[in-house]
Amino acid sequence: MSQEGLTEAYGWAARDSSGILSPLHFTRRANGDTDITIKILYCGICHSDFHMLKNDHGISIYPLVPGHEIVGEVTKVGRRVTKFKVGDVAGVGGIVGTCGTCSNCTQGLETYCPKMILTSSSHYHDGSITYGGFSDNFVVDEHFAVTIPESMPLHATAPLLCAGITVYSPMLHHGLCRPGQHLGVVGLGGLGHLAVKFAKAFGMKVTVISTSSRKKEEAIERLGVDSFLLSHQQQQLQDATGTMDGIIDTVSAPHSVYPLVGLLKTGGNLILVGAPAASSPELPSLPLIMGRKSISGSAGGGMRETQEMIEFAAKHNISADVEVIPMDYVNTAMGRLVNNDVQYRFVIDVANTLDTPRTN
Ligand SMILES: NC(=O)c1ccc[n+]([C@@H]2O[C@H](COP(=O)([O-])OP(=O)(O)OC[C@H]3O[C@@H](n4cnc5c(N)ncnc54)[C@H](O)[C@@H]3O)[C@@H](O)[C@H]2O)c1
Ligand SMILES: [Zn+2]
Ligand SMILES: [Zn+2]
Repeated sequence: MSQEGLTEAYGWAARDSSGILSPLHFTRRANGDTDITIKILYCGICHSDFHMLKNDHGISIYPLVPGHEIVGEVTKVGRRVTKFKVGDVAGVGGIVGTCGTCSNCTQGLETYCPKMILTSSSHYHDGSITYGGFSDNFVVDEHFAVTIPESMPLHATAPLLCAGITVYSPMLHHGLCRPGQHLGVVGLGGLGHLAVKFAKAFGMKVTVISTSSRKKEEAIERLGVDSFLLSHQQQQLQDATGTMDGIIDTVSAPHSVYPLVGLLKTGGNLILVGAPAASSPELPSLPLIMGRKSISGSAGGGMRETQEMIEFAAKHNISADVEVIPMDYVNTAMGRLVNNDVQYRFVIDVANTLDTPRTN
């Protein structure tokens, strides 16, 4: 701790939209009465981290310490903290603050609060900048941390904090969680493979729609996907017309949604969770009208629902398929992430690979 009570921290940051990460000493706010401090053990790499590093959405603040799939050990608790004690394992996802009083907040829909504060690259209530989990520690209001059952594998649980809740929440909201229903999952990356796992745990039939034929065997044999459509094969799409109750689109690059709408049953919903830098150019009015279909979006999930998702995952042995990497591999990992060369999530072994902070 520094003299002002701020928390000294050390991590990896980008200085500009080149997105290149390198070590940085910085300070976090002091641990307040309702805050916990976490020693970070693992942090997943979400494609949103890449979008933020590159300022794809025009909201990035540099230096930028990414990382919002954080699992760690609680090292300090404020005097009004009730949910955690020192030594517990805590998880933090995409948001660390809200107004607490609007209709979204009071319904547990924190990610839709107009004053929502992101875990990284946002202005906190006190005006300080938020820095993410590519770092040794984290200070967070306990409301924005969830408890992690001890039985869960911590490295593979980290991605549930963003990727997991981002697909789980819209599935629950749209009632796409019942045995026998048919879910389409577009893009088999970090979010996509977890959508498959949750859908299979709900007893659904799952079809993956992908551009990459090399993912087919693994998807069917290991993830238990029921069928696999190549998005550029017109006949395959044609044959699947009108068969899906819902589709979760996790694609990180601009793409056409027109062919996807045709796959939905009457009343079906195409849920966009992928957040490309540029939006899809078309709105397919007639296909939507003729099938009473919807296209919707969804952002992460509220804190109550995130805790529920963790409990559900623990009960059904759901965790991410991960490649654990050292901190100094992050720049290479970012390059591989954009080239779709990861099955299916990079997770940084922060505690064991972030070198000891220098004193100067
Ligand atoms: N809505 C939210 O709250 C939320 C939360 C987390 C991530 N995201 C966004 O979701 C997207 C996916 O995140 P992720 O971490 O799963 O990424 P990822 O890189 O692990 O997966 C992206 C998938 O999209 C596929 N893809 C990429 N370009 C494509 C193209 N041109 N056509 C078809 N498929 C293509 C890739 O093969 C991969 O399967 C990103 O845009 C990310 O920012 C949104
Ligand atoms: Zn994310
Ligand atoms: Zn609010």
